[in-house]
Order: sequence, then C-alpha cells, then structure tokens
Amino acid sequence: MNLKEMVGYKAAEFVKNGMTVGLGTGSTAYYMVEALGKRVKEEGLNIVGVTTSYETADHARDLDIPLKDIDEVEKIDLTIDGADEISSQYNGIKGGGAAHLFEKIVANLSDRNIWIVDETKLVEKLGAFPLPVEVIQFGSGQLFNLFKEKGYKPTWRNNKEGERLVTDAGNLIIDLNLGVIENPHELAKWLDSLTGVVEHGLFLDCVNTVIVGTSEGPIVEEVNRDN
Ligand SMILES: O=C[C@H](O)[C@H](O)[C@H](O)COP(=O)(O)O
Repeated sequence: MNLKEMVGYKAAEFVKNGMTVGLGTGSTAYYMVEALGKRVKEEGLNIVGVTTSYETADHARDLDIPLKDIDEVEKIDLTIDGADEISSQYNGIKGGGAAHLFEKIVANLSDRNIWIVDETKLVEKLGAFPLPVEVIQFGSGQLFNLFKEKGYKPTWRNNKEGERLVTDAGNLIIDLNLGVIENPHELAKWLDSLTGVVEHGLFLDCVNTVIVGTSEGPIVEEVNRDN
C-alpha cells in the first residue's frame, strides 16, 4: 500500500452513516473515494457525497456513491481532501490539480475538514509549491503582468496538450512561484482584493485534522487553534 492509499483508506474510517461528505480531488483523495465506494458496496454505508470537481464526480458515480449538488445540501458534515503543502501552522496550499475553487466552496460549508497527505508535503513555511491563482479569462494578461511586476514569477498553467488549462468553472490558472510565503494572511487578503481573481490556493485556518502517511503508518494530527 502506498502512502496516498494508506491515508485515503484511513480517512474513510472517519465517515459515518448518514453523513453528507465532501469528496476532494487529486491523486490522494482518489483513494479515499475508492475506500468509500467499497464501504458503500460492502457495508451498505449510507452517505451523500458532494464533489469538488467533475473528475471526482465521475469517479464517485462509477462507484455508485450517491451524490448531491452543492446547492441541494444544507451543510456538509465532513470533507476529506488532499493538499499540496501544509505548514507548521496547519495552513495549506491547494490547487495543484486546479480544483481549489470548488474545493474551497465545499470546505467553507463543512463542519470538519480532514486533509490527507504523505509526509513529503509537510513544510515549515508555505511557498515552495507554486501558488495557484484562478482568474477569469478577460484581463488575465493584465493580472499576469501585475504578478510579474511584484516579483511573483507567474507562469500560466497548461494542460497535457500544452494549451492553457481551463478549470471546471471555465477560468485560467496563474501559478505564483514565491519560494517562501512569509505572511500568508497578508498575501491572501491582497489576492482577494484583486478584480478578476476568482480564488487562490491559500487555505488558511481551515483544516481540523491532518492525516499524514509515513513509512511507520498513518499519523492523525488534530489541529488545536487555541494554542
Ligand atoms: O486541485 C487539486 C487539489 O487541491 C488537490 O487536493 C491537491 O493538489 C493535492 O493533490 P494530490 O493528492 O494529487 O497531490
């Protein structure tokens, strides 16, 4: 069992009968969806999934996990998702798979958020992983230039065919190559203020539980924000 599979299956144990569950996106969340599909099939686990991408929706449908649209649910009990980086303050960068807009909408509606990662994604400070910024197409070149002037070393996100990637919401992604983000809250505030930016991949003060895959087995870390 690889580390992604290990944490995906571990996280699925947190799902109980009757829950509405946010289903994350990516190669780690993939295994959590697999594990839930198995529990639905073998144990008759009764859940409703809310997906964070068309890719995850297709996967969940293939496994006969009942789904609802985000606008059909009042709230989400638990969301399980991957992350690209998690800092020592338990803030994260997400969006390596271009799904962070839907993921943040789902996360914000959730009573509890669990992130599943392998140990290589734990960092002291965020920023080595390029920060995804989803922007509307109109005027996106102007935003790109602004990021360049700021020294944020922007790059366009391309798809496998080498063309600009278009997100599930029909937008583009500019990745910011920042190195180290000293003040993620300040950066998030600035990005939030820019017209044309739909959402960025900084997920701050959001996660409640982190499950880390290590060669010794999965480690469950509960996040206490009072410390
Ligand atoms: O946009 C994608 C999501 O934020 C993913 O959860 C994140 O990129 C981690 O993906 P993976 O588990 O494939 O490394």
